[in-house]
Amino acid sequence: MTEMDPAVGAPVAEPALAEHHAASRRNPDAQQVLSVENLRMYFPVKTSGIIRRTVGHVQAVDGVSFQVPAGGSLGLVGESGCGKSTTGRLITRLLRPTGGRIDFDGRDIAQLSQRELLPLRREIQMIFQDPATSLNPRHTVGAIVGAPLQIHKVLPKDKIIPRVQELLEIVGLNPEHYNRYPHEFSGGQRQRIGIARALTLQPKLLVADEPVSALDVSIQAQVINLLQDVQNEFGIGFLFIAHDLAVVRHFCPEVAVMYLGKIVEIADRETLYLRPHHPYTQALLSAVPDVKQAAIGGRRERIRLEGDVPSPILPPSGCRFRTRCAIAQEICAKVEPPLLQIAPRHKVACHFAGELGHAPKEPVTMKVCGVDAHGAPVPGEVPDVQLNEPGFSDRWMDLKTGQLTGA
Ligand SMILES: Nc1ncnc2c1ncn2[C@@H]1O[C@H](COP(=O)(O)OP(=O)(O)OP(=O)(O)O)[C@@H](O)[C@H]1O
Repeated sequence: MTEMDPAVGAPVAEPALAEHHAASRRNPDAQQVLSVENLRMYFPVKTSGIIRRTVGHVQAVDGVSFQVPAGGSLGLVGESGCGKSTTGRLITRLLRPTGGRIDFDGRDIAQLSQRELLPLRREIQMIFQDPATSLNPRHTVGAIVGAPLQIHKVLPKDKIIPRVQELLEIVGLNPEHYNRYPHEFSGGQRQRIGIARALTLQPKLLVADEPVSALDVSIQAQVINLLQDVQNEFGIGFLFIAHDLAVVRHFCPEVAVMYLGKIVEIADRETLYLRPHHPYTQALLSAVPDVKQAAIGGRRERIRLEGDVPSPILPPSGCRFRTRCAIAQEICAKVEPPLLQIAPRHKVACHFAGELGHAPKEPVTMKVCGVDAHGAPVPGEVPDVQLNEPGFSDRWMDLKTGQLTGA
């Protein structure tokens, strides 16, 4: 019989993950450890030669807003090149953003200098995709995991190795192996070393950038289970970046979908996986294997996206997804759809937001954008509703009635 995942409300697609660990749930009382508002990163494009003139910008991240609860997790998914890693690097401040706010633990860290960031480096850590390249091959595991303790002078020298051994044990490695080198471990074990290193300074927030993409499917489940244990044990907030919706499903009670530098849909897991309202999310989901569909003899029909992701140097006008969208109309080229809240924990940026096969005939955004069905401006009152802001409001737009409603 197909196993049901109660938190997802649908059969699980990753049985190995559900074996010992229930899907993570949202704690409605949690404060936000991270609140990101209108985050932007434009990389300059320069001419070659001696005088390197800026001739354009790669709009890698363009007005992204979301929140991560303390001790909870948000998934960030999208195709390659949509700006997920850049978002992660901005939050960990490996990059300085072009604009926007990054409120970490109640303080905006977006423009802090390297010096000002030093104490914060302890609290925000990153796990990278490829453990083979993110660990220095010439350093022992003890040196790698213990380095942050030394740099931040957290412990006296003689206490470092015992602490490293403790960390190795937490991540399921033999504590006696602290003298070994990364190449002596398997891929999954190396990712465990990366996790131990990220845990060394007891961070409040971990940005996990495709932490299991380079691993075997069976090992992926083990590493995700370990991350879940670590989260429960230490109350760490996670921004979990992945290109695959199946990977974040178990770990993240809420998921944001990115396309070409923008969030196009963000929702709680049940809504996003069962009733996605953005054509891009619907297309991504159609590629996720679904146990129930397979069991009843069919699979969700695969939606093929036409063409390639456009260049982030010259993104399409209006809605960035419109060049690949099957339901795009005139308004989509003229007016950028705002990220509009349509349910207690559901936002979508689409003029024709609706369940698959039930897109509305008229744009749902006319009132909030102050335009007619063709995207031409209409003078009148624009409703006072949150657009593109982090988190969720207790007022949203009911798509059935077109009216503002609330909890
Ligand atoms: N340092 C940089 N200079 C210029 N452009 C960059 C730089 N870093 C990233 N980009 C561009 O920004 C866009 C977003 O890249 P990013 O790596 O954030 O995407 P991604 O969704 O994480 O993709 P992937 O999964 O392949 O890493 C891409 O078009 C990329 O080429």
